[in-house]
Amino acid sequence: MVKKIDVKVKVLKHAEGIDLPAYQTIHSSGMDIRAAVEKQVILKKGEVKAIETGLIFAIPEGFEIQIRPRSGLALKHGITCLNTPGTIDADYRGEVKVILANLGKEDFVIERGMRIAQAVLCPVFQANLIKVDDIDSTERGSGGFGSTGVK
Ligand SMILES: O=c1ccn([C@H]2C[C@H](O)[C@@H](COP(=O)(O)OP(=O)(O)OP(=O)(O)O)O2)c(=O)[nH]1
Ligand SMILES: [Mg+2]
Repeated sequence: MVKKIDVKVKVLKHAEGIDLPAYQTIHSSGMDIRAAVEKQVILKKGEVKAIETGLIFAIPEGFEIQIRPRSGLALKHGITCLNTPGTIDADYRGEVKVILANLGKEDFVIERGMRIAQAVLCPVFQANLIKVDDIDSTERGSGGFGSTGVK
């Protein structure tokens, strides 16, 4: 059973008539979110644009929403969220925008109401930093960035 958490959403005027974000299957992680552009917007190849969603969320404390790309758009058209996963903070009360980048070979047309990304509700833990003089040693140590090899 998927646990449901109430999230309030306000729909701005320019998004009226566009479907609310929705889970496409019963166990989907993300709700697909739609572009609230006027008619259509062209995202030229190599271009980055913040696309309006017309949505303001009031996310409960202790949660965030991550804005993630859709794999179909990425694979077929090279369309991704530049800052993936985008972070929507629980205390943000502005319009959610999706920062789309066109890494494909062609210009891409974003139509009004198109499902451009997905929003995933996630729990948040904040770190309580404890400053120390000595840090414990581990097997990995300072190895990183490919230190374990490929195969
Ligand atoms: O893809 C995104 C990412 C962020 N935001 C909004 C919600 C988020 O709560 C706020 C700040 O995002 P972030 O912390 O990623 O940006 P920043 O550059 O650190 O801005 P700030 O100084 O306002 O935190 O911007 C979006 O609408 N879409
Ligand atoms: Mg920030």
